[in-house]
Amino acid sequence: MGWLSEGLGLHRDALKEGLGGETVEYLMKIIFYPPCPKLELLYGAPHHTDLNGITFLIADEVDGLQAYQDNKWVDVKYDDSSIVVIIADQIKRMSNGRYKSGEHRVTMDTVRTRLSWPVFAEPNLDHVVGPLAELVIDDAPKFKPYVYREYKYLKMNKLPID
Ligand SMILES: O=C(O)CCC(=O)C(=O)O
Ligand SMILES: [Fe+2]
Repeated sequence: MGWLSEGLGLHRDALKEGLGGETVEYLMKIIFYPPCPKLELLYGAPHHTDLNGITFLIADEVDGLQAYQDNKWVDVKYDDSSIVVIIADQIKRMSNGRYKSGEHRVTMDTVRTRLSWPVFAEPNLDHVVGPLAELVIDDAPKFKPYVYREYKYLKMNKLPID
């Protein structure tokens, strides 16, 4: 997040502070995708952006994660020395849209089980996240600030956000 903050011309801690500093919570999920013989029937995870701040993901060697890039879905290839980093909604909002949140989905495998271990860095539920003050001096804010609890509720229930 330090590099991402510097990429916005801000000090290294700007995005972490915007996300709530030491109150940021790290939620690890362990996701089990059983084999699916009929791939056309379902996705392991339909296309989405993550609602938190930033996601760090480790998965096993069964591919499945795809990122939407240049108007097409691209496989995120397994690499045993890499962690996948996904910019999520709250970084998009804090950056006033200068960073996008990465659209992704998960396809199933017809014969193999897949496991993944994403860690979601997310604001505390009572923390308010919105465009960082330094980024809306010259530019109009593109997003309204939300208490994270409310943002999460709206997104999880597919209700209008902006
Ligand atoms: O299992 C994966 O590779 C990604 C899971 C995911 O996108 C999510 O839980 O938000
Ligand atoms: Fe995701």
